[in-house]
Amino acid sequence: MILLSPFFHLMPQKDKKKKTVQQSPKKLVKKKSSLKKMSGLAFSIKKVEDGIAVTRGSVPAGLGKLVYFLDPYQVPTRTFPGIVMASDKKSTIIFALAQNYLLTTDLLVTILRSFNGSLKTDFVIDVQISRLLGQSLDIFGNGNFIKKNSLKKLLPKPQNGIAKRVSVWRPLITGIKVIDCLFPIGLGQRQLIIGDRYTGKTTIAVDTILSQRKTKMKCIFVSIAQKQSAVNKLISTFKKEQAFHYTTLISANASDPVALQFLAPYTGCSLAEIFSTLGGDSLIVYDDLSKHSVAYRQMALLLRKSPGRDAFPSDIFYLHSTLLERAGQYFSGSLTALPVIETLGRDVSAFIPTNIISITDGQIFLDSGYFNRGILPAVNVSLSVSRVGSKSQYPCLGYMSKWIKMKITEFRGLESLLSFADDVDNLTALKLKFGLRLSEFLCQMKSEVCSCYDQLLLFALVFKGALKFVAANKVSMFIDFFVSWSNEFLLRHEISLKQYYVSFSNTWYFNFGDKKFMERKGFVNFYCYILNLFIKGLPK
Ligand SMILES: Nc1ncnc2c1ncn2[C@@H]1O[C@H](COP(=O)(O)OP(=O)(O)OP(=O)(O)O)[C@@H](O)[C@H]1O
Repeated sequence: MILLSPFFHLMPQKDKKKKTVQQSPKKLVKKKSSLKKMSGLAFSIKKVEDGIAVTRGSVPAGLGKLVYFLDPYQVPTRTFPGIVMASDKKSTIIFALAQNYLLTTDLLVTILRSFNGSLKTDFVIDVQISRLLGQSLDIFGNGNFIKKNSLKKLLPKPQNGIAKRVSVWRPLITGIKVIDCLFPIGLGQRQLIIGDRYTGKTTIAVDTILSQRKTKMKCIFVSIAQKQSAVNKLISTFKKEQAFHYTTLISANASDPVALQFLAPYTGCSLAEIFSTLGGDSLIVYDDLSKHSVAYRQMALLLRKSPGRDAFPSDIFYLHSTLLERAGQYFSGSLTALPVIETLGRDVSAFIPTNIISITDGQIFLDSGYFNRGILPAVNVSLSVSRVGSKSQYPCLGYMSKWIKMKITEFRGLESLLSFADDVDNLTALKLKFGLRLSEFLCQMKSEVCSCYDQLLLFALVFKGALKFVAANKVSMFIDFFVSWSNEFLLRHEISLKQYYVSFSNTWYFNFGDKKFMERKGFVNFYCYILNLFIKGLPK
C-alpha cells in the first residue's frame, strides 16, 4: 500500500527525519539551492490543537505563505492547504485551511513545486473569468465549474500606487433615495455600512447590487461567517431579482475554520481587481468585517500573540487598511468597496468601528431606533456622511440635496415634539408637518430600487413643493403614481426628451469637469416644465 503512494519519497524515514530537524534554518533561507532540496522533504507534525499544527523543524516558507498537509498512507494521496502563521528555529505553526478533524499528527507538511521549479507558497486564486459570474465560490475560487485556461491571481497583494489612481468622479447609483441624494457614493469610493444587529445593513448592500442591473458593473458579495441558510437566501434573492448573472458570491461560513473566514475578503478583492484591471467597474461588499476581525482575533489568540485593545492583535488596523486601500478609481476601471460593520448598542466609538470609519471615505449609520419605528432604510442622517461622493453627484441633485438634508435634519431634531403638535407655534407645526411627509418620502422597501432618472424627477418634485398637497400616509402611493405618470407622459408626448436624457447621461461622464453642463442644456427647465404640468393637475 505504502509503495503505491506517489509521495512515498516524501515520507520521513527514520534517519532522514533526524536530518531534517538538525538542518540550520538560516542556511536554508539564505541559499536557494538548499531551499530546493528542502522542498523535496516533508516535515512531521509534533502537535495538533484547535486546527493548528506545530511541525518538527522549521518549514522554509515565509509568514502568511501556503504549505500543504498530506497523508502518506492514503492512496490516492489527498492534500489540503495550510497557512504559515509563525515560525522559529525549531518549529513552524501552521493553520489548516480545512475542517479541524482532518488535521492529525500522522500527516506530513510539504511545499509543492510549480512546473518551472519554483516553490508554490503564494496564495493564488485560480479562476476562469468567463465562468466567474453567477457563481457561488469558496475562498480558492473553486465553484461548480471546470477550470480551463484559468487565470491565476494572488490573494494578499500590495495595493496599486498613487500614480495609477484618479479621483472619484462618476456616481454609483444605489437605487436607495436617501443614500443617492444625501450621502452619494462615487465609483471607487469606500463607503462603510454600519449599524447594530438586524438593522438592514445587508439589505442596503443587496439593493445596491440589484440596482446595477442596467449597468455593466460586476458585483462581488463576500459573506464572512454567516449561516449557510443566509447564504442560500442571498443566492435565491439574486436569482429572483435577475442579478445573479453579474454577481459572484464568495462565502466562508460560520462552520468553516477561522483561517478560511480570514482569507475570504482577499479572494473577493482579487476577483474584483480582475474585473477592474480589465477596464470595467466592479463593486465589492464585505459582509461583515467585524466577523472578519473576530476570526483574526481568534487566530492571534491561539498563536499567543499579545492582545491589545478589546483583545484584538495590534496589526488589525493594518489588516483592514491593506484590504480597503485596494479599492479606488483607476485609469482602467474602478473598484468600489462597501464594507459592513456591526456595532454593539449603537457604539460607533468601539475599536473596530473607529478603525474602519477612519479608513473609509464615509459611513451610512443605521439606527436600531428608526428600524423599530418602521423608518426603512433606518439611516441616521446626522451620523452618516459621504466625504468624496458629492464630487460625483449630478449637480442638479447635489443642489437639491443640501436643502433636503437641512429639512430632514431639522425634522429629526423636532421629532420629539410630534406628540405635542397642538401646543407648538405655527412655524414649528409647519416644519413638523412637512418633515413627516419628507421622512415618509425617503422611506423605501427592500428590493424596490429607484432608477436615477426617477429619483431626479421625484426630488425635483419635492423641491417644487408638491408634498404640500399630499397627506403623510399617502406619500408612497403618490410616489408610485407619479413615477408611472411621468414615464407614461414621456412615452406618450415627449419621447425625444427621454432620449435626450439618455444621451445626456451617457455623455455626462465625458463632461464631468463642466459643472454648468446640466444647467446650460436646460435640464432644470425641463424638470420644471414637467413638474408644473403635474402640479397643475393636483387638487388644491
Ligand atoms: N428597507 C427595508 N424594507 C423592508 N424590510 C427591510 C428593509 N431593510 C431591512 N429589512 C428587513 O429587516 C431584516 C433585517 O435586515 P438585514 O438582514 O439586512 O439586517 P442586518 O443588519 O444585515 O442583519 P444581521 O445583523 O443579522 O446581519 C430583514 O428581514 C429584512 O428583510
